[in-house]
Formats: sequence, structure tokens, C-alpha cells
Amino acid sequence: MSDATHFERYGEPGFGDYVALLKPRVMVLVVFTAIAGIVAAPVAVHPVIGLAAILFIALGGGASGALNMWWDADIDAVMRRTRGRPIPAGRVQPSEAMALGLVLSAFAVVMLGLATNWIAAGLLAFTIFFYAVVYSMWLKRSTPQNIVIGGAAGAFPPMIGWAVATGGVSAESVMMFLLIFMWTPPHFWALALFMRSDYDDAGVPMLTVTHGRPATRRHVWWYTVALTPVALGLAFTSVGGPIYLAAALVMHGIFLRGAWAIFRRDEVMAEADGYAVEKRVFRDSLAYLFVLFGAIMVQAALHGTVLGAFR
Ligand code: HEM
Ligand SMILES: CC(C)=CCC/C(C)=C/CC/C(C)=C/COP(=O)(O)OP(=O)(O)O
Repeated sequence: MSDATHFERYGEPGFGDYVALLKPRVMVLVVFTAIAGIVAAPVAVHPVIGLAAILFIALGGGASGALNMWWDADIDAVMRRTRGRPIPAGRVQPSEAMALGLVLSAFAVVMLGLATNWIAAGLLAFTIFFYAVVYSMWLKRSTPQNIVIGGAAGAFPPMIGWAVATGGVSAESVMMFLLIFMWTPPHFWALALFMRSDYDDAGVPMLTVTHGRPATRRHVWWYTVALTPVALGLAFTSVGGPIYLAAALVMHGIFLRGAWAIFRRDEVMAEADGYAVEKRVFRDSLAYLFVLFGAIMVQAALHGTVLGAFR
């Protein structure tokens, strides 16, 4: 085996490996929130421009995922959840992932700027920088506040979408940012609770590792409480309305109930049912953003801005 080539040992990289570098499953929700930002804006976007913008935001998001995978390959190799990723599994060379991430980032930003405007492109560039450099390279390995501050990266896409349509920033787009920003910690900590020792093994200072599980449970609850005024307050802005309000009341009620259950449990109770509550809250967190941003799009359709684009 010693004189086997790299590819004889690990297999040829396939197209699927390069797609996996772009974190496509997470990017579905990221792109969904960006689309909501585009359609909720009070300015109609031509459908072709809108579709192009969505494509370039998706490519930019994917590119930032590739840069994250390149930088984090060493810790991904240690964690059970991530050790099958293309770089730690040996199917893609780190330098290839870095090159893909850099080229795709530049392409996505320039194309978004040419297709729409440079405010939107600048926001996309900043988002990529924030995820790849501020979160991945700096905060992730240095502070348990990593996902609280770094989570801002994932909150920018609706603002990018809004800027695509309007060329600017507004109170509504900042509120949509805050919705994802405040949602990210409970989304992630619910998962960290049932991922057990993964982050300990990798030496990543996640809250579960630095402050322990009871503290993480308290944080899930209080961040979900803090999310309440943002989630409900959006209903009373120009992107909200009765449908959004109904969706927010139901989804936020479910999220609060789950966060409370997490707060009230200890590890013995969680072990006993295989972390069923934590797993459910994580799944519910994904449904939460899909439904709330879906409701924003429905409200936009009712306000006529979507249909207006086709007139
Ligand atoms: C710092 C911020 C965040 C952290 C640390 C985080 C962490 C994670 C982790 C570790 C997973 C586990 C599954 C996987 O490896 O794919 C996950 C899943 C997921 N996250 Fe997040 N997340 C963050 C922000 C976001 C944002 C902003 C979104 C979208 C708006 C998002 C959407 C998703 C989705 C859709 C999944 C499920 C993926 C699947 O089905 O495999 N996350 N997240
Ligand atoms: C448009 C644009 C540029 C969007 C970027 C959106 C963005 C920052 C998404 C990040 C969400 C995410 C996958 C975090 C995972 O944290 P991690 O990387 O620590 O998780 P891991 O342990 O699974 O690698």
C-alpha cells in the first residue's frame, strides 16, 4: 500500500464530492431566506434577474462552505458526524477545496454585482468573509461565543436578498437578520446537546464543552425567549401581516415549548429517551425558519410585489 497513489488508496473524487463541499443541505435554507428577502422587498425584481441573483447567492454560500471545509478539515476528521466529508475522507485535496472556494466566491460576488448592484454584492462578499474568516478561522476555535457572533454570517442572506431588490438596507431587512441571528444559538445548541462528545473530542470550545450541559440547556431556553419579540415583532412591519403572525405564534409556541422541555431536563432524563427532545427541537428549529420565511413570502404575494414583477 505504501507506494499506492493517493487515488488508488482513497478513490477518485466524484462530482458529488465537490457538491458536498458546498454544504448543499444547509444552503437550501440559506437560499430560501435570501429568496424571502428578495420577494418581501417593496421593489419588484425582474424574474430573470431574481433567478440569477438566487443562483449567485447560492454559489457564494456554497463557496463559503468549501472554504470552511478546507480550514476545518483537521477537526472534521476527528468528529464522527463529519469524518466522512470529502477532505477528511481523502477524496478531495485541501488545496482543491480552497481553490474552489476562492474562485467560486469571486465569481459569485462579481456576477451578483453585475447582475444586480454592488451593495448586494458587497453584502455577499462580507457574508462569505464572515463565515470563512471571522467564524471558521478566528472564533470557532477560540471562544464559546463562536456561534453567537459567528452566527451573524448565516443571518445576512435575507439582507442580501433585500439589497438585490432595493439596493439598500432597511429596518425590515435588519429585523429579518435578527430573526436568524437570535435563532442560530438555540438551533445549534440543541444539536450540540445530542452530538455528545464530538466537540470535546475535537477540542472545539462549544458551550457544551466549556460551560457544560446544564448551562447549555439554560442558554437554549433564554435565547428562545429573547427571540420572541423579534419573531412576533416582524408581524407588525411591512413584511409581516396576519398570515405571518399566525405562523409565528404557532411555530414560536412550539419552539418555546421545546426549549422549556430542554431547560427542565437533565442528562439522566435525556439519556433515558435517547435525547429525543433535543433531536425534536433541532428538527423543529429547521421547520421554524422555513415556515416563518415561507409566511413572509406568502405575505409578499398578497401585497402584490411578487405578481407585480410579472406585470
Ligand atoms: C454559526 C451558525 C450555525 C451553526 C454552528 C450550525 C450548525 C449546524 C450543524 C453542526 C448542523 C448539523 C448537520 C450538518 O452537518 O449539516 C446543522 C444543520 C443544519 N443547519 Fe445549521 N448551523 C448554523 C447556522 C445555520 C443557518 C444560518 C442556517 C440556515 C438559515 C442553518 C441551516 C441548517 C440546516 C438546513 C441544517 C440541516 C442540514 C441537513 O439536513 O443535513 N444553520 N447546523
Ligand atoms: C450567502 C452566504 C455566504 C451564506 C453563508 C451562510 C452561512 C454562514 C451558513 C453557515 C451555517 C453553517 C453550515 C454553520 C455550520 O457551522 P460549522 O461550519 O462549524 O459546522 P460543521 O461542524 O458542520 O462544519
